[in-house]
Amino acid sequence: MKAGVIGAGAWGTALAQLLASDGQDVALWALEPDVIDAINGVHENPLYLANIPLSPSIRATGAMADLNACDMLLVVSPAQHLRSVVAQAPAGVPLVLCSKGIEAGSSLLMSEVAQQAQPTSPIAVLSGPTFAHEVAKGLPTAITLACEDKALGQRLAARIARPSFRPYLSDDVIGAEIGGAVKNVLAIACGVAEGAGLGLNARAALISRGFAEMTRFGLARGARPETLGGLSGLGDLVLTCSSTNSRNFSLGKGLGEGASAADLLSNRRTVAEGAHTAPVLRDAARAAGVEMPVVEAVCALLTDAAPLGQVIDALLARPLRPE
Ligand SMILES: NC(=O)C1=CN([C@@H]2O[C@H](COP(=O)(O)OP(=O)(O)OC[C@H]3O[C@@H](n4cnc5c(N)ncnc54)[C@H](O)[C@@H]3O)[C@@H](O)[C@H]2O)C=CC1
Ligand SMILES: O=C(CO)COP(=O)(O)O
Repeated sequence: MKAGVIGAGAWGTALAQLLASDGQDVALWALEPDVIDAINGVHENPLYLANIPLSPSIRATGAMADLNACDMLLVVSPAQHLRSVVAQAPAGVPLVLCSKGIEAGSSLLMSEVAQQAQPTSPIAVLSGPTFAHEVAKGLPTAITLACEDKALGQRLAARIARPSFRPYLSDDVIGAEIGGAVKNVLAIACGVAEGAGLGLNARAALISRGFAEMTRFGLARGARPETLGGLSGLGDLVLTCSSTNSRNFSLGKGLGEGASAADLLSNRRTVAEGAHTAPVLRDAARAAGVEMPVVEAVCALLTDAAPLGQVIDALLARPLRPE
């Protein structure tokens, strides 16, 4: 049976390349006709994953019906579009959700959105420290595959694993999703520290205190601590907070250098999920009575609500407290 991938951005294309690396056929649904033409014609995706030669066994399509014969569908659209693409997908096929975010308006995690959009489809989540370019090049990578149905999780892990791509199994779907969603917001904060020249001590403080925020929020939503401390939580937090290869970190770096959020966010083709997740996460945390001061600070910067110096001063002036 063929694997299907929904979404041909950087990550969807890299996952299609990973699945095709043993020669199997992969159907890749793409939104943009020029992406479909480039993948089928010259086996490249210059728009989203430049300079990576793609396997000829990847077949791009703009018709969801071409995924009808697939036994597994990896969903890799931006989080805010997941509901609409999943609603168009074939029903009853296991969905492996690879998007990282929380839906605006509903405050739902991706598994909750997918369940509403395709109630008969079994759901798993694939999330961890995985820059798309590195996976597409076959560099060693480990990732969490979370599925409440353990037998299905094992089947999916076997289907997705490759010699240098190791899924680790979990049944904590909510925990895996919260790690991926929250780390994007914290990566913006670390980018700000880089752009403003605050130093590496500040970055380490943001990662540690950010992880405390992720843990508080995750536990309030029923996540397990070991998931938050694993690949999909701490692992992805460390990766994304450490490199300008991250779109979220780069967005933060621009803010730290003094650019306005409105300018940085206008006209971008690639997605910086943290910018969409931040206000939804802040509101969900406030509603749950969970303190997330770093997330609050990122929200202030994203709306140009306060000057950078003032936001940093407010974080540093918080009352001293036990760790
Ligand atoms: N790039 C990476 O290294 C990784 C990305 N992810 C996650 O994967 C998800 C997708 O990100 P990327 O592949 O990086 O995207 P991207 O930023 O490379 O490309 C943007 C994507 O958005 C799609 N898009 C734009 N408008 C749309 C619409 N109206 N309906 C449906 N799709 C639309 C485009 O077709 C394209 O696939 C995100 O949630 C991201 O957090 C997860 C792990 C790694
Ligand atoms: O999720 C990612 C790596 O695991 C990619 O991060 P960015 O979306 O910030 O580029």
